[in-house]
Amino acid sequence: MIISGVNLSKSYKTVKALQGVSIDCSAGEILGIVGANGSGKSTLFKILLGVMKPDTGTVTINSNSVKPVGGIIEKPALYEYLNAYENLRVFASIQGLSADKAFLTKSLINVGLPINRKDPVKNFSMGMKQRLGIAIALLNNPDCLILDEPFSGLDPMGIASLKTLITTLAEKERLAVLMSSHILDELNKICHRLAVIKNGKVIKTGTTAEIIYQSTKNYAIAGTNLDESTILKSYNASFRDNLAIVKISSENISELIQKLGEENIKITSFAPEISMNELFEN
Ligand SMILES: Nc1ncnc2c1ncn2[C@@H]1O[C@H](COP(=O)(O)OP(=O)(O)OP(=O)(O)O)[C@@H](O)[C@H]1O
Repeated sequence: MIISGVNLSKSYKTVKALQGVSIDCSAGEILGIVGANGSGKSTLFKILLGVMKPDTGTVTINSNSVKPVGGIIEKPALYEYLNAYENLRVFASIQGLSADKAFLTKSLINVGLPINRKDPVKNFSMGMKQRLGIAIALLNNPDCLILDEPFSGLDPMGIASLKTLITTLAEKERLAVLMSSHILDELNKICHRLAVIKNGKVIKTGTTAEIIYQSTKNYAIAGTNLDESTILKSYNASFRDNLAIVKISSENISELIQKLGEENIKITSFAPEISMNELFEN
């Protein structure tokens, strides 16, 4: 285990932002924290990063690094009028790191930033700013990386390429990664485990597959001639945007796919439709 928080609570005057939250993350693992706005994600991350003290509870970090945890809370704090290289150099100096040009250039390359951009970061896209924020967070080789809503403001391509970077950091660098979003879909492909947080409490934890299973009632099927299927009619399927929507328990999925095959229906995808009500239901 790289990082664990046990029984963390925090109030801002009358607002109970966190109430007895326990969480942990291992090397190479990506833990997703999913919660609505105001559920306590940023407060939890500030405490894990050590920039805020909890009212109760403890954080334990197993790391010999001079900076055990690096991260971005809310959005990357950058010097907008400096370029990427200069930002990295300033933050390295703030963090007491004597970093030469080769090191800083490599840090930019590692997060997929172009090294020939000399213009201020105020011109950068949100995705590029996130990458630079990650490069800064990774200075001094932390063992844990915390990313608060890293996909907010990114387009689908930006989300996909940032996901690849985060996965690589967990797999290759063996970082313990904690990341948050209020959109489960942004977390479900890359997180090994999920914790669902509501009103400052973790209401569900499990593997991503378990949480998705618990939060799914309907499946969306794409394929050929779906509206001609007798078996889909017997499941009371509804149709939307060329998809058939069926309510089915997961154990019956393979049987349905087999029967659709017998009807010569070619299925191109069979995907869970996650219900927000189910997800945030205690
Ligand atoms: N400095 C503060 N003073 C007073 N209340 C605060 C402060 N920071 C956060 N809160 C409140 O604490 C609760 C949790 O906020 P927090 O920012 O941790 O949630 P969040 O899940 O990160 O939300 P978001 O997704 O909107 O960023 C909210 O009710 C919020 O209004």
